[in-house]
Amino acid sequence: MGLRIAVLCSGRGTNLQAVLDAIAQKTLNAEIVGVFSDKPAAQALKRVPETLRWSQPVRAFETREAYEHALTEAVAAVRPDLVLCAGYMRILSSHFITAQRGRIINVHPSLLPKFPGLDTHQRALDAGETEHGATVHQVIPELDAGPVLGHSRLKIRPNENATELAARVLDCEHVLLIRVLEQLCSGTLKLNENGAISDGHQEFRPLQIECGG
Ligand SMILES: Nc1nc2c(c(=O)[nH]1)N[C@@H](CN(C=O)c1ccc(C(=O)N[C@@H](CCC(=O)O)C(=O)O)cc1)CN2
Ligand SMILES: NCC(=O)N[C@@H]1O[C@H](COP(=O)([O-])[O-])[C@@H](O)[C@H]1O
Repeated sequence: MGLRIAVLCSGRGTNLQAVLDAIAQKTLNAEIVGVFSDKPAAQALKRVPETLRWSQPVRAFETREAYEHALTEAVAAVRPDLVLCAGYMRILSSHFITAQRGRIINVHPSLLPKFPGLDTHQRALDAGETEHGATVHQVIPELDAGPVLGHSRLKIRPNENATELAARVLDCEHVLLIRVLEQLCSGTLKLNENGAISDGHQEFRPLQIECGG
């Protein structure tokens, strides 16, 4: 049945949908084994059958640590080969990352290491960037600082605002994510527990995609 992918989401789930579509089109030899969210109302959850959904609001737990432990147990129970953060808006604890060490990747809406964190598009515009895009990277405890697996780049258009830019970057994310997942499903890209990554070459080179003018 291919690569077992657990997906963590907090919102719309368009990256999740891109993966579901690629699986349906047999572009990816993979299966979604669970969708996990900190937001029970997340639209992303509605994209998969109820049997694959797990969602608990953090406020349902006495502490954030208790939430993180519940999430860790729920994800471990589906035995994923890969954990994909696709619009998951929580900083994962070291407990969770240790439990899934080396198997967690994230889609980030900027060209890391530029603009880690939130509000990336406005920050790129405010900084006068002419180029922007998306990154898929391995997740480590330090926020948005893990090894880069791929970049997808676009040129910022004159007078473009953050909303318009975000929409174009989102399309870039979808393309980049599927390309990286293709590499992982085919085995040309392997994730290593030590954070090291190889793609069969002497020195790993992150995927670089141009995704729009
Ligand atoms: N330990 C890590 N956790 C996560 C990483 C990571 O690299 N290391 N990537 C993120 C995704 N992410 C950006 O791509 C991101 C998610 C959340 C935040 C953040 O500041 N969240 C706030 C609360 C947000 C809210 O109000 O719900 C927080 O957790 O306090 C920044 C960047 C996934 N997690
Ligand atoms: N720092 C995390 C972060 O900002 N993630 C971003 O949230 C959006 C989720 O969209 P989606 O729910 O439609 O996939 C995407 O743009 C993703 O890069």
